[in-house]
Amino acid sequence: MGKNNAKISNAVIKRLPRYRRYLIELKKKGVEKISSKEFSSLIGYTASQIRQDLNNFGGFGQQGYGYSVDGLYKEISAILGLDKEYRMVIVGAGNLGQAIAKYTHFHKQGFKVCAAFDINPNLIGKDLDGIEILDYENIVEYVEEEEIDIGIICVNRDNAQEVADKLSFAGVKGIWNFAPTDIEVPTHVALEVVHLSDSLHSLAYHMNDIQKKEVAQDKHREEENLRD
Ligand SMILES: NC(=O)c1ccc[n+]([C@@H]2O[C@H](COP(=O)([O-])OP(=O)(O)OC[C@H]3O[C@@H](n4cnc5c(N)ncnc54)[C@H](O)[C@@H]3O)[C@@H](O)[C@H]2O)c1
Repeated sequence: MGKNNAKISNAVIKRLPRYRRYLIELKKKGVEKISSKEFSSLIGYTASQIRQDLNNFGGFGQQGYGYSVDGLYKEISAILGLDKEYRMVIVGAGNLGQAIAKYTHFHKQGFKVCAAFDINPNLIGKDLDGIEILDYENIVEYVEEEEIDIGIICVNRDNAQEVADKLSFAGVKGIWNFAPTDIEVPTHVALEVVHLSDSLHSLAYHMNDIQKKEVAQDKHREEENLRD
């Protein structure tokens, strides 16, 4: 595994979960092997892109055989670190924090939410489908004692850096930040940022782009009709 992980581009890392999702579907259908060409028609990347991506990690394919679906699934899972369980806390148990706490799918994927934390006394002590909301005052001790790996930041933007500092100090290895602000973390802590609105803005762009092209096509057709 991972012959050269340090040099793997973020673009490749971002494609791996997609490969893995398709491999899960193939496994469900009982498919045992797949060529890069077949994988390409399924997933939409070119066969050479797939070979290049997977070569980053040492290949896994066999000439004339293709890829073992189960083997590739296990390798990609291991590369992504999905072959173990992660313990997480949510900080900020408002709308978003509660939605994440109640979303059971993460646990099925090995990401267990152990507790949520908040400063609001009206929320502290409440139970979110088996996940307790605890007092933010006690977060450092909890993270240390419960060996928490990941902190999920769901507080308002002004408090996000302070929360990130505390989580890093307490010993988390990764921070998943939902607050709409840039935060800084020490080099030993991994940071992943989620902006749902970026995705929505991208959708708006593509919708308008399609519309503009349709208008241009209509205009072109009208001009041609006038010429005939
Ligand atoms: N990234 C995204 O795509 C996305 C989507 C939705 C919301 N958000 C962001 O997520 C955050 C939460 O949104 P929301 O709608 O759940 O807000 P909310 O006001 O419902 O919840 C925020 C919670 O954080 C708590 N809080 C504030 N400071 C805290 C601290 N220092 N420690 C512990 N708890 C603290 C508050 O008491 C509150 O319960 C906001 O920053 C929002 O902008 C991001």
